[in-house]
Amino acid sequence: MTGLPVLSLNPAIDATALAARYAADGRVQIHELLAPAGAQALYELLRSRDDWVQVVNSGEKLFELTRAARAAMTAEQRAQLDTAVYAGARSGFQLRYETIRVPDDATTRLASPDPLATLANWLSSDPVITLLRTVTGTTEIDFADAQATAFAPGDLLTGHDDAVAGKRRHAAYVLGLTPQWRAEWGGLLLFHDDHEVHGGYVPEFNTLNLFRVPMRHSVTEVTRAAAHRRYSVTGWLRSR
Ligand SMILES: O=C(O)CCC(=O)C(=O)O
Ligand SMILES: [Fe+2]
Repeated sequence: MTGLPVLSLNPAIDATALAARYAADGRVQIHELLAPAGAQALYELLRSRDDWVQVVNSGEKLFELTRAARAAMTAEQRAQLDTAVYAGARSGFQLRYETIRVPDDATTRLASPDPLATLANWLSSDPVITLLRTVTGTTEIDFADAQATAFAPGDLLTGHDDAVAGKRRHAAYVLGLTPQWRAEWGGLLLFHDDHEVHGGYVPEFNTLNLFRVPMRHSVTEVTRAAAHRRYSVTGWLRSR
């Protein structure tokens, strides 16, 4: 598995200013989180992985499709899946994207050779965890859970607020790892209710989006104009 260079936090980040913004809005962006070599290596890692699993729900049920399973699908089966996804997105909760999961358990994660586990450990230790506690004003944060995600054309995640009983999530984060993106390609992280869009973020390379749980948001469908997939590492800042 490709290794990562030593990950380091950008020393120029102004935690006080970010904390003021988060306190006011419940969300903030931290630009250039990592020293550039680390961010670039993470992007190359995500591009090179072949263990992506597509997750897609049908109502309350979650299904997982490996790359091999999708390659074996007929055109008709693909069309049926698309129809089901768009029917689900019409009025209910719907998701479809690819993921590579990282274990939550600290011991398992420390022993893992997966560079994504290394990133999750880095986010969960100093100096990063202290920065995230300061920005969110939440001293109870113990660790960051993590998964890599990739949204291809047709992938989406409809409105939800991330609150799950027992998970002890204080804030959500999304570390953007797509080098270049246009708002017109979709894949926008929007904060909204049924009437108004309060704001949103265009995917940006090496930018960490941080927002309070619960807060309603969605990821708009990635269009066919997207030149590549929308890569991120995402998760929640949690108490044990
Ligand atoms: O990828 C994003 O921008 C947000 C992901 C998200 O909302 C989630 O995984 O719950
Ligand atoms: Fe979410």
